[in-house]
Amino acid sequence: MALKAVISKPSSQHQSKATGSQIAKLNKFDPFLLRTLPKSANPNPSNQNLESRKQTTQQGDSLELPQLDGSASLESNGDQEKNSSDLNCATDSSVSAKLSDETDSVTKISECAKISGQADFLESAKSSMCRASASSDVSDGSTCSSISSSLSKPHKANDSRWEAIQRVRARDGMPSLSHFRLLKKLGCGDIGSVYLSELSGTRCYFAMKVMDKNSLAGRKKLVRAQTEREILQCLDHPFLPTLYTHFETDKFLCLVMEFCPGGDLHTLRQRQPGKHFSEQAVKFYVAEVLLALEYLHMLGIIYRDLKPENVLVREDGHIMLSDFDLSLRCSVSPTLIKSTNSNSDPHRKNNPVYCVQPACIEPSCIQPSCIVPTSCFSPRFFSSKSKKQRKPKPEVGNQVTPLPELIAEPTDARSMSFVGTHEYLAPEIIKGEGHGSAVDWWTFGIFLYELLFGRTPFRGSGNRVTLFNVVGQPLRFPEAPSVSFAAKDLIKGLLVKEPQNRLAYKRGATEIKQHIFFEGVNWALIRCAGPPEIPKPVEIERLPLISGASSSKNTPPVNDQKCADNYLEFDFF
Ligand SMILES: Nc1ncnc2c1ncn2[C@@H]1O[C@H](COP(=O)(O)OP(=O)(O)OP(=O)(O)O)[C@@H](O)[C@H]1O
Repeated sequence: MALKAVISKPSSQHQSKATGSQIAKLNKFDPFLLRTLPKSANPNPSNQNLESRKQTTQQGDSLELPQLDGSASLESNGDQEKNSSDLNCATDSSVSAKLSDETDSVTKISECAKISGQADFLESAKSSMCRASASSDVSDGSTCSSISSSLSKPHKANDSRWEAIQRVRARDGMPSLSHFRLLKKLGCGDIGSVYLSELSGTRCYFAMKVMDKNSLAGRKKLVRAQTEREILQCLDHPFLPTLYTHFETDKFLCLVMEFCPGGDLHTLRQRQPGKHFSEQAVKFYVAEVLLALEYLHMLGIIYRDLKPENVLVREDGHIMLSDFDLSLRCSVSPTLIKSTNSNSDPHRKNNPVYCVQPACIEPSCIQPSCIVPTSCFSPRFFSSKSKKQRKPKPEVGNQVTPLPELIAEPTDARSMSFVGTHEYLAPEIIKGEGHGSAVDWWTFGIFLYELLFGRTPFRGSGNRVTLFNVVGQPLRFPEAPSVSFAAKDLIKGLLVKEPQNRLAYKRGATEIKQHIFFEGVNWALIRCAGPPEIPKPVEIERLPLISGASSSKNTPPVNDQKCADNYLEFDFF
């Protein structure tokens, strides 16, 4: 079957991306890979600069605004989207006919099929100096999940931004571009540009991802944009983005999300001494990412693009996993399993005061006093028990009935897509063998390694070498910085080349959470643990606003050299 892959061709400044020619060359050199790697028809390899990386917030960039087209109509139904500064916009009836939040996911899929557009690229955006994700836009062989797309987000009940959006919704119907002031370009990626935006007159700030429909259609990326929106719509988790609203004009698809002023973990890592985080900080960040991945897997979503660039830092220093356009949806049956032998797993720690035990859910931990550095990030005990009572007897470990475990791993998912970022690609993706949820645990291992050591383990002098290394080179650890045995042991468990033998292959995040590296982590209350670093507040009023930010006459986004890329297409098989 000829599968069409769309692979970006980086400019000379750009960081690694998978090109068809690189993979074709790999095929020629390795008889084993020849059987499995995708074939490329493209003869045009690119120079890669492995040192350069994504710059997230490009302060001082010249900023361009999407056109606020007063006569814009929604192509899906032809309804007029009014342009007015007094916040008049679509009527309630048209809203419900458009992308109503009350519709189910099936309806949304069909709505997205209506999106049309075939013109030139206005923006082929991938950040410059970016370690970019590559993807093949092929249909995955896995079953599509029945994600519930309810937009009632119980965790947002007291969120002023959520309330502000709901007020607009109640007053004007579906929020539109005219309700927002785009203040600053925060970054751009493969399918869109992200702007810091204010819901006009509210001082409520958001990150608005603006995607050009014609550009998406021309590059066959409408499905990716649709996937991202559908996934965002069903998320309600402290470490995942809140989609406050979404809308479209005749030209643009817009997603309105929480703004993360702390930048991304890649940028933050560069600022650390030695360009790597302390082990304690790493434990915090990867623990939060693990919970986010666990939640995604529970919903039948395989993330597939974990890398520090996609882990953003919120206002409060906690993380937000972003960017779902490469994610795969599949079926999953979360199951509660009562284990009979909690000590059968060699990676599992054997500690009677481990934090998944009820004793760790200390009531005082939900008090405000909890919000101090690491207060919820160390072993916790019943405060009512004396030290003597807490002291474990030698045989206690074997007598305690293990708690039931929730297994939410979409183990049956299979995809043939070539997606990800070179240094983070799992061997089974490179070999084209078909992959499932275990790719997220591989990338989790690479992510952990990079945060601890300041570099990824298989990076070569170019992308081709990197791919070879991922498949064939054994895992090695540098001598410096010094990293604990527990961290290395976890990485070893995750970076097993055969997915079937990889940690978490069967039981997902549950297995990883029980690893000794996470000893002392109070999983239920990480969200109230003190983060390693809290970003400085952004003085929005002082930001150099982009021209036209306060008016309704904005200019459309055009090719931004810092984000622009060329895209190559090749056949996989
Ligand atoms: N919520 C946010 N808050 C702050 N900045 C953000 C936010 N979301 C995205 N950004 C910035 O915008 C950039 C592009 O966003 P994003 O990665 O979602 O775009 P994309 O087109 O999906 O990219 P990719 O090529 O990785 O798929 C990010 O690298 C980040 O710098």
